[in-house]
Amino acid sequence: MSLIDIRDVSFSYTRQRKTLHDVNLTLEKGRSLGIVGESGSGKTTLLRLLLGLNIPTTGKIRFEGRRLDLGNREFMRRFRSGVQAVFQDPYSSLDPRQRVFDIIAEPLRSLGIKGDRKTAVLQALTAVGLTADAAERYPHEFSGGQRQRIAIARAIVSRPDVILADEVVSALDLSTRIRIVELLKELSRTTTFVLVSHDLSLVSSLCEDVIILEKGRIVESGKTRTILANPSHDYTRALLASIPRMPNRSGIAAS
Ligand SMILES: Nc1ncnc2c1ncn2[C@@H]1O[C@H](COP(=O)(O)OP(=O)(O)OP(=O)(O)O)[C@@H](O)[C@H]1O
Repeated sequence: MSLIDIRDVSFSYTRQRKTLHDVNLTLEKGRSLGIVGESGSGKTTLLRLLLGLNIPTTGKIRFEGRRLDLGNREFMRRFRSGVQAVFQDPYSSLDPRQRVFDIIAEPLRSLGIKGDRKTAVLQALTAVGLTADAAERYPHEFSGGQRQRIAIARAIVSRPDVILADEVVSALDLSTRIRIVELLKELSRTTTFVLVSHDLSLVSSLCEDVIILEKGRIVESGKTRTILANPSHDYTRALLASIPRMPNRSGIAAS
């Protein structure tokens, strides 16, 4: 069974204009999916639908075979424990008044997950490459890359099946960005990612599958390797041509 299934989904913010047109996609466990497209193509909107933050105007979204039903508490609890998110800006996504421990433990609290929270938080910190003493500090004491690690720790602490990641490295400098991509790659061995990005090179290093969005429509979809090797749509060719060259990874300082 697929983790998430989207059938014939359209979405409009206003009556005048459709933002997403007849989107179909399937997320399989263990096959991370990239959502690529230029600014304004509808990537974040699609992610918001996947998170249940917006409701499709038409069409259906299913999680583990069951229709996304915001009114069903038992289903939504399972959905929220199965799907977590990381956003672009590590400065605004962490509550400055909370200690890192409380930030990372928040999903455990809100989902009512019982057990040893301290151990779970420390394991999450270790998994993202931070030391235990980080738990007692506040977000302002950390760099942008470290803050993104904290946001990722919060997303993995409840051991979700899926992490939705929206432009998670685009606010970071290049060396930090490469470190975080390495971390995401490692985590993608055990967690399925939906990675929104305007950057095909990032998606190609992390995602088995990709969809290309143009003006709210999927214009190409399939295995990332196949699509990059043989793009069939002009828009994909243009995106590919615009990929910046990645620098050599050696000699990059830790973030
Ligand atoms: N709350 C909103 N109300 C009305 N229109 C919106 C709203 N949010 C987004 N839009 C419009 O929907 C379209 C898709 O926006 P969306 O943010 O999903 O694109 P995107 O591909 O994520 O862009 P970017 O890469 O710049 O973040 C855009 O035309 C945008 O102006």
